[in-house]
Amino acid sequence: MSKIIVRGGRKLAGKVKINGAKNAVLPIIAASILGSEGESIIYDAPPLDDVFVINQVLESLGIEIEFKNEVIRVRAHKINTCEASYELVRKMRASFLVMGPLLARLGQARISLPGGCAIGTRPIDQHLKGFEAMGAEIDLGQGYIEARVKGRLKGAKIYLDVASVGATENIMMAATLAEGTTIIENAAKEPEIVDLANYLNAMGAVVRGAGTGVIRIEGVEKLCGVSHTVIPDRVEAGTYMIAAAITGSNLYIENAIGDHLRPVISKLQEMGVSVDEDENGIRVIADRPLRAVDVKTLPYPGFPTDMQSQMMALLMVADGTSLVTETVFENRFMHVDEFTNMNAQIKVDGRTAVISGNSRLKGAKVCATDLRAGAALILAALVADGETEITGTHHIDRGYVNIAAVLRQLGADIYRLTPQEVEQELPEVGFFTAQPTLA
Ligand SMILES: CC(=O)N[C@H]1[C@@H](OP(=O)(O)OP(=O)(O)OC[C@H]2O[C@@H](n3ccc(=O)[nH]c3=O)[C@H](O)[C@@H]2O)O[C@H](CO)[C@@H](O)[C@@H]1O
Ligand SMILES: C=C(OP(=O)(O)O)C(=O)O
Repeated sequence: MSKIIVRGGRKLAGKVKINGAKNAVLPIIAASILGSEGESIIYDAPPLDDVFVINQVLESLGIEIEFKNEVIRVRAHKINTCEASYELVRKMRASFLVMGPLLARLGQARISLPGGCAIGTRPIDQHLKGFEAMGAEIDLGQGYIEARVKGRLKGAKIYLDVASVGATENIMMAATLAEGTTIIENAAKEPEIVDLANYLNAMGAVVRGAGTGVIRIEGVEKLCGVSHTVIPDRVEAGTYMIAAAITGSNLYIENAIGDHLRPVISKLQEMGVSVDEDENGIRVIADRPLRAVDVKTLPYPGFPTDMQSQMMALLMVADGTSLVTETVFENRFMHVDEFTNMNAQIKVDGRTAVISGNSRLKGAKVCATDLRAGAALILAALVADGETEITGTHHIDRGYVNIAAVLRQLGADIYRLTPQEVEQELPEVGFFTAQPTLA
C-alpha cells in the first residue's frame, strides 16, 4: 500500500501539461479490436493503470499490442479467443467495452460481469439492450455474460433509457460492422464519444451525429488500423484548474480544451476565479476568498460527475453555503466522510450535499474511496493546516499520471511513499527528508 503525504499551505506556480484522456483512450483501444487489417497507432496514450489493464485484456485475446512512450500499437489481425477473464475485467469496469467489438468481429463474446463499484451499482442493461436489438442472444450466468449472433449483427433503432457513455460507445462499435443502419437515440454526447467516432471513421466506419443525441451508423464489411491522437483529458485539466483555484495560484494548463470544460470554467468564473483560454491551453488565476456556488452534475454538456468531488473540495473553502447535487451516480458522496475528517462542514440529504464554506481544513489520515475522491482529497490537503496522509492511492493511479510529482514541481509540499517505505514505518519524517519518489 503506498501513501501520498501532503503538507498544506503552499502556493502553486507554473505550467502543467495535460495527458491524453483516460476515458477516450480506453474505448479507442477496445475499438482497435475491429481492425482486421493494418496497424492502429494511438498517440498521446496516458501511462495509467487502467490503460495497462485494457492492454492486458487485448493481449489475453491474442491481439498484438505494444505500449511505449505514450504510443500504443495494435495489430488485431488474429484473435484467439472471444473470452475476457474475470481476473482482468474485475480490475476495471471499462474492460466491458471489448464486448461490442468482439461481438461484431467474431459473432461471439464472453465477458466477466464488471460488477458495481464505490460510486454506484453501474448496471449494463443498456449495453445488452442494444446488442439484443441488433440480433444478439444474451446469456447471463455464473458471473459471465455471453453474447452470440448467427452471421452478422443487424442494424437497429435503439433508444437508450439513460444517456450512458459506455452503452453508446459499446453499441456504436458493434454497429460499425453490422448489416444495415443502426440509430442510437438518447445517445451520450461526451467529447470522448466524438473522439471514438473520429477514430472509427478513420478506420473506415460510417458514424454520423456523434456529439448529438442521435448517432447513425451505417455498417461496413471491414475496418483497418489507423493512426489517431487521443484528445486531452478534461477531468485531469479540471482537477489542476481547481488546484490553482483552491491554493489562490496562477497556473497554465497546457493542452486543456476550453470547449470540453465549459461547465467547470463557468462555475470557477462565478466563484471569482479568472480563467483565460488561448489556443494552447487555459490560464487560471485565483485569489481567495471565492464565492460559494451551487453545482448539479449532469451528462455532458452539464457539469461532469467526474469533477464533483474536486469541486466540493473547493466549495469547502469558499465564502458561503453551496449545494452540490449528484444526479449521475447514486453513491458518489463517499468522499464526504473523509472531508469531514479534515474539518469540513458538510451535510448530505439524499443526492444533495450542503457545504458550509470557510472551513479551516486540518490535515488528517484519510482514504481515497474512488479515483476522483482521491484527487479531491489531495486538493483539500493542499490548503489544510498540517499534514494529510492519503491511502487508497491505487484508485488515483487509475486516472492521474504522476499527480504527486506534478504538484511538487508546481510548488506543493507533497510526496509519495512506496509500499516498501510505508512498510518500513518511517518515523516522523521531516518534509522532503524522505527521498521523494515519482508518483
Ligand atoms: C471509462 C469511462 O468513460 N468512464 C466514464 C463513463 O462511465 P460509464 O460509461 O460507466 O457511465 P454511464 O454513462 O454508463 O453511466 C451513467 C449512468 O447510467 C447508468 N447506466 C449505465 C449503463 C447502463 O446500461 N444502465 C444504466 O443504468 C449508470 O448506473 C449511471 O447512473 O461515464 C461516466 C459518466 O459520465 C463517468 O463518470 C465515467 O468516468
Ligand atoms: C468513474 C470514473 O471512471 P470509471 O468509469 O473508469 O470507473 C472516472 O474516471 O472518474
